[in-house]
Amino acid sequence: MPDSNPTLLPPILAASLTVTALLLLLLLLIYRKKLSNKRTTPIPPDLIKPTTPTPPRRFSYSSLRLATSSFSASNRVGQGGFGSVFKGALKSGQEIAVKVMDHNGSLQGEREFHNELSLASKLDAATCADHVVSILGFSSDHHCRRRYRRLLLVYEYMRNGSLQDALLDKKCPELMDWKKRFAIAINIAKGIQILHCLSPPIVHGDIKPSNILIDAFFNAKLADFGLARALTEDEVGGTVLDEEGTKNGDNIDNGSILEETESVVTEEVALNVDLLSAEAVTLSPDETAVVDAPPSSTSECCLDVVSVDSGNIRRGGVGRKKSLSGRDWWWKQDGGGGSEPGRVKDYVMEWIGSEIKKERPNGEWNATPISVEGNGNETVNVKAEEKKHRKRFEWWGSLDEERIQKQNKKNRKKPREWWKEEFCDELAKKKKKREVKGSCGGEMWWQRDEFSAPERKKRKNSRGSKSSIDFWLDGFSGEFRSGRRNSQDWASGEIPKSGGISSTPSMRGTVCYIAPEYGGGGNLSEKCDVYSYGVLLLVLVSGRRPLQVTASPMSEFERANLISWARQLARNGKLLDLVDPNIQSLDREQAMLCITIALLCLQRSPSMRPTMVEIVGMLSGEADPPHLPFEFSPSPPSSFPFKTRKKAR
Ligand SMILES: Nc1ncnc2c1ncn2[C@@H]1O[C@H](COP(=O)(O)OP(=O)(O)OP(=O)(O)O)[C@@H](O)[C@H]1O
Repeated sequence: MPDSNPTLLPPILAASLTVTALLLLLLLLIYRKKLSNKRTTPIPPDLIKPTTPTPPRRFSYSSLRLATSSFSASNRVGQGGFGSVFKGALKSGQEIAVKVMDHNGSLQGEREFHNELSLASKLDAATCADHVVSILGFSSDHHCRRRYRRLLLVYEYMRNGSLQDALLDKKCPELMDWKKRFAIAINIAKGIQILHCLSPPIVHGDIKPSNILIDAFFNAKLADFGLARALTEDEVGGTVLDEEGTKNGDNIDNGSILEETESVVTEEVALNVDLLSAEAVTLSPDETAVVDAPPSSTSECCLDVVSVDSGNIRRGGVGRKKSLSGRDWWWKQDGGGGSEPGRVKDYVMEWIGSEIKKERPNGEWNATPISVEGNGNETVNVKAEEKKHRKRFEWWGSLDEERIQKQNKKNRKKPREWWKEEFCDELAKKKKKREVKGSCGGEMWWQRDEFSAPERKKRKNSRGSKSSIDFWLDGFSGEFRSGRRNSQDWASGEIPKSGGISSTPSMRGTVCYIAPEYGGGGNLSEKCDVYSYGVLLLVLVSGRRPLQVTASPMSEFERANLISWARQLARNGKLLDLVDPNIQSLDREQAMLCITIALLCLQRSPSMRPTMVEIVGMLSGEADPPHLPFEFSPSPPSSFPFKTRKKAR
């Protein structure tokens, strides 16, 4: 081997050193450039893709306080059922929303907190980030002075707030563009579809506009998983989706209709009063459910029951002055818009009164004798008392409160107690009767869809059996039930939830949006979300709340209940009347598609409702356009001339 030339060694060494130094210099320059870039031009928060660590990151309370400027009022962006939501920014510059759970140690609040967290760790950020608001972290430090923990949830910040705010309250001009609304409808459907296709499927359980948040680019995402639940294997059985997304193992239901002798409303009331009595049991003696006055018919009771579910069962004593009185939530739901609640109320009250009188000409209320404990521990025969004073008690609208008080005092009973108990008894009987009927027919009341054509004809001829009140309240079966306190939504048609009252996890959802079978005590399934999505679609297309009274004319009153109005329009072949008149660049075909899908989702029988996979297919044009459910087909049956939207595959 030749000896290496010693004269070549120094230049080779020098050259390699120079190359190494140059490389190091280059690396240093690149690093510095990156660093300076970071300092001078911060990346817009919207472009920072939130990553969802699993499990979500733990924040200290003090760091979140710092991020939100001590939870300052100017940073408060919303109020939910369990506390306020504040805007904040992390040190990295990322904008966040911090939900401060105002749970005061309540079980329901804690349950929702843990529920959200545990579900967040089940959601894969990669698949869900575009359709579900990401949970970035949480804080659960001990409160320094109290016994409970401070529970805070940290989310990605959604610039345009909730769909409720943007569409119904602020009426964002962007949402007056049909394209945006349709895109939002698809976004939401895809979000729910993703949840339903997880293994195990997750049911959101509270789909409504205030739980849909909108980002800076008007993309809609699902939020608030406080009531969501992963289905167990047994629960999935009913609606397993195969690869095509079609139903598999779903009970075939031809939508047969049982002979109906009682109105849907009567049945709803029965269930809700059962709930009321169940809840009342859990209240301590001085925690009284406020129910305004003795009802003399099921229809009026319905309003009272609503009021109970709407947050008027309060802790800490009686007195209706502080909160909205029993029936008043309903009238205050649409405070804005120049409506005149007083006049509307009078008008509707008068009308309901006349309907009730029509139904029960003698003001008869078939009560059964029952005995109840009075204040003095003696037993009072309510039937006898009621009989004695019946003449004085016309229907509740004309009750003389003073007289009732006097009478109650005389009977040494709790104020306004006797009628309630008698009423509950009456309804319990009705419920029993219904159960027997249900078990014979093999179908629950809530499964009955709209009547078949011959059935409708039969009922048309015997109108007397179903009053216009029934018609008007149609579509709200089981919906007067909820599991949580509500947000500021007195004015939204969404009934406040009774947080802290019920600790039953099965009681969940929001009035008007909850599926009737679930509100009626049935099982939670993906189809509950489908129902709620149907209501939401109607709200999106019409740009109004599901329950809204804005003016006194009868025509307005008929439209107050969005669901029954949509059904009525479908029967008359006038579906497009439902569309928000403020919408610009309306695509009539897409609007018809949305309403048709909504009506399919709103079928009472869960198995008749489409799956979310099918809905996404229809909305995106991948699947054939749907037909209206048979019962809504105007006669002669005609469907909207959809151009075939099915894409060539
Ligand atoms: N990530 C977020 N980004 C921006 N705003 C938000 C965010 N989360 C919530 N908000 C705002 O705070 C409001 C309250 O939200 P929250 O989820 O606490 O209650 P909610 O869903 O309206 O009511 P409830 O708790 O009764 O279901 C929302 O309506 C929205 O305006």
